[in-house]
Amino acid sequence: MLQRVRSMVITGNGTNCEWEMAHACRLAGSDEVDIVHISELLSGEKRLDDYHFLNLPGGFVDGDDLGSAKANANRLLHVRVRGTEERLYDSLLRFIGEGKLILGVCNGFQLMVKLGLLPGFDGGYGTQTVTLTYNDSGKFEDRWVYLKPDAASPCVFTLGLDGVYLPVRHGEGKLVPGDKAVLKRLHDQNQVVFQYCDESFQEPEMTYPRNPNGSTDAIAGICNETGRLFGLMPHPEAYLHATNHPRWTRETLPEEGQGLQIFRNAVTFIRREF
Ligand SMILES: NC(=O)CC[C@H](N)C(=O)O
Repeated sequence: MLQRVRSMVITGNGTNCEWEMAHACRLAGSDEVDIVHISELLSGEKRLDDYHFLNLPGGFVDGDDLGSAKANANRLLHVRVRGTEERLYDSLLRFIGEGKLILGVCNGFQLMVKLGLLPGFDGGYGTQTVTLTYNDSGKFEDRWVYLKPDAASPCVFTLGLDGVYLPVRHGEGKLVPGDKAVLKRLHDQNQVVFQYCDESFQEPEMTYPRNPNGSTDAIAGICNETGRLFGLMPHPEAYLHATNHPRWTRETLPEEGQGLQIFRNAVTFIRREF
């Protein structure tokens, strides 16, 4: 039983959800939560090895140049940590190899996909097999969506969750698999964690605006085969308290927002496993 769960939220170059993500980690019971600038990682001042839970927040890193998160993926893949031969990507692989958890939200999800960390079939990280691209609407979508979790998914973050209601805010959220075999495998292995759905959380929803971006098979979030890496377009850190809900003055809601359970599941899992 781990005494001190340590979480890192990476910031810099245009992230904008790091404070909410850090707040979520604290509310979820993480004993230490650090917002770390990517340059502190590249300079070697901070090390991923010292943490258990990595959070990749949303934002507009590098101004979405080359497509969301693409330039940042190249930074992680190719820039060496000062004074070493190691890339941040190498420390990420070690982190994953140790069974630690990574949560990527929106821009963070785009980063995981473009780094080839998700879906990561057969642990083959580094090969990109799906992408997140421009919304079918041709514009930035800022709205709340209904999400249906797959109860059979190995995802450790969504354990015990039923339907959830969370906001999206993105221009490039349409998930497109590289080919049909990739899509089939995602479904067969229950790596499709969340699908956009109707208000009763029953049926996946293919049409706009319930499916805000035209995502293939209404896919909103996926995990890797171990369920320890999870990425999603909606923002769980943006619904931590009833007052985050768009209708909180008109509806009676539980005080806790539905997004918090995702972080609590992560912290609980780490405390038990390490
Ligand atoms: N909120 C976000 O993280 C947005 C991600 C990205 N900048 C997009 O527009 O798709």
